[in-house]
Amino acid sequence: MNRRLSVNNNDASRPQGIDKTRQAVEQLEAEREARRRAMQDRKKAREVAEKKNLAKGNPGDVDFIGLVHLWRSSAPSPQPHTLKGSDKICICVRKRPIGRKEIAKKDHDSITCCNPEVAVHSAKLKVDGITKYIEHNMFRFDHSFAEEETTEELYRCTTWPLVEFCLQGKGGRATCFAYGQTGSGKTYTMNGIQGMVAEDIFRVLEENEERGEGVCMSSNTVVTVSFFELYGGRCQDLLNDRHRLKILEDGKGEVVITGLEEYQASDPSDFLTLVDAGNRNRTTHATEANDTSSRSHAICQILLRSSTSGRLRGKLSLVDLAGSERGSDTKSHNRQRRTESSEINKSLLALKECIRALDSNGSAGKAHVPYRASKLTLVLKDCFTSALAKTTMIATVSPSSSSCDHTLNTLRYADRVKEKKVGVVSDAKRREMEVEERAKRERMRVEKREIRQQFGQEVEEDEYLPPPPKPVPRRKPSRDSKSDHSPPRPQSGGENRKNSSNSNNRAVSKSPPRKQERIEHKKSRPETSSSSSNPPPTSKQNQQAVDDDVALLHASLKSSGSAGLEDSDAVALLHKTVDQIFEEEEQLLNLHMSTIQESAELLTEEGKLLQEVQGHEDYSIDAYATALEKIIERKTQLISVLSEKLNGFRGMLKKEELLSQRVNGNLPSY
Ligand SMILES: Nc1ncnc2c1ncn2[C@@H]1O[C@H](COP(=O)(O)OP(=O)(O)OP(=O)(O)O)[C@@H](O)[C@H]1O
Repeated sequence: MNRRLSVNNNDASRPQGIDKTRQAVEQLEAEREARRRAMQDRKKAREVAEKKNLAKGNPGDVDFIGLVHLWRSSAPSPQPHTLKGSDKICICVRKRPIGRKEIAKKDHDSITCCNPEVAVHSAKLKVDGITKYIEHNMFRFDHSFAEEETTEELYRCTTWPLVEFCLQGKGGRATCFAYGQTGSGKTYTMNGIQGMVAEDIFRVLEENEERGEGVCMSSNTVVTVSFFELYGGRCQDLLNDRHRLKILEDGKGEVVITGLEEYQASDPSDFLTLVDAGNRNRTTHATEANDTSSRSHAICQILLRSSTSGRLRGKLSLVDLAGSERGSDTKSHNRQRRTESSEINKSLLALKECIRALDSNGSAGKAHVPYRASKLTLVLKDCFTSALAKTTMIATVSPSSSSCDHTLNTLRYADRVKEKKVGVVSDAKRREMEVEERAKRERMRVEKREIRQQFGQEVEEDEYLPPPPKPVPRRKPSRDSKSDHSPPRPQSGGENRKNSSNSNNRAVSKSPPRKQERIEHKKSRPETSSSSSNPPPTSKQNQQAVDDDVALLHASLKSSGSAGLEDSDAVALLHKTVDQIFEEEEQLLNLHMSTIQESAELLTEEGKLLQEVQGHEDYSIDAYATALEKIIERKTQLISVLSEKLNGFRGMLKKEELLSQRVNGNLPSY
């Protein structure tokens, strides 16, 4: 009975259970339907948004654009720009409007400027590979200028205070830099600024004249302009047919650019004619990022001088820096573009350190200004070391989403320029840094030794002692450098005969084996470094040193893959090599030129000799043979010196190639 009852009970509960299940299924279906409808609504909304974006000329990814809009809807509103006249350094950011090319590439605007802040919205995908999200990076500067703000607004807040400072007539040195990725708007901004500077300088001088005040800054002040560029280690006058200039430091430590022309401008139109001519003469090339990328640092100097004494009363330097590039952008570049980029990046690093040191001076004592670290900082030495110096840096950024990484690099660079004060490192931190540095040197020493031993090269103990800090060598005047590298001329008289017989001996005897040369070179190395009276290394020794370096580099890359050299060491070595290439290139060109000139002279001599022989019946065949022998000997000497130099140069190019591959993480396969 009981059993039956329980069966009945079960029977009674069955329809109830079915109902519940049915309800649950219906609920699920309703939810699925709601989701489907929501998805359709979202799809429709997405299509509508996409159409709207397209109508606004914005074909980029609709989801990312939506996420950026969402962020902007709750972003802080931009603050009005306020002048910070007393600051030694002003750092600001300018965002340019999105370009047609970027729109065609379906890029979207990924930068928001809400003065003084800037946000970079980097588009990302989650690990599932489909969920989109945005990473927002915020920066704060003295000013940030959105795309709709004009160059005039930017000028009023950033460059006008510099103009005013120079016009005080106290010898102030002011510098305005435009820094940023190629194609981000540096030249556009700088050109606008140049026009406004021209107007303002002459207007203020005229007003002072009318008011009869500011005796020193009125009609007795002349405005002169010089304009030069630094391109691939060369300094060229943009107002004088790109004439090559020498950068020298005189006995008082003043940097002098020899041969640089200064032109007087008597009104804004004169001034702009000069500046336009300079801008037209700049070195440009097509890069991956910009069809007409300025590959040089252009420095336009406006000097305010006393018309009577010529004394400098103020100097404003407007510097349009070459476009910054990352290592990965230079992967497909040829050697020239690569060495250019390396030189540019080196000078930008040096510039950052110099401005940082300028910022720290006055507050934390005198910080060391490493202005000798690049030609750019060397020519601007007084802008960093003068007690009356002011600097503005305008970091220009492109708004496109594909440039986000570049933009982050630019903003981080600008951020670090005015970061913590240099020189306020605690003692403990300094000690820690010293220990680290010592350990790093020791590691390199051991690694070098192991590699040399592995490749059967001799090891000299003192070679591995940490090198003493070297003073940066000063550039010699051109005459010196030319004479240094001209092939030695045979001397006259008995001396000459003696020399030539020596060289004859050398010519007949077999050249010593390579290994022997190497040992000789090594032995001579400590002597040359320890005694200043010893002759400098010959070009053969230099070449051997380069060959050794290349072999070492090969071995280092081969033995330990990418870990062979530390990143920072490889970059430092690359920068050093590029510097050497520029120096060597100039020496090679000079040597080639002098070889051609001397060869031409020898050819004339040879012609004369032949004429003499052919014109006289009673000529001395002995005299003819001796003279001809001398000419041939000299020709051989010229060619051998030139080809030695060329080989050394080639070795250096090879070294650069290997280092570039190493730095760009593009190791050669062995
Ligand atoms: N603020 C701006 N408003 C409108 N157009 C701009 C602005 N800034 C730059 N552009 C345009 O963007 C393009 C690239 O600018 P520009 O040549 O000044 O870049 P750059 O940073 O000097 O490049 P590079 O370093 O390669 O020489 C130009 O066509 C320029 O007219």
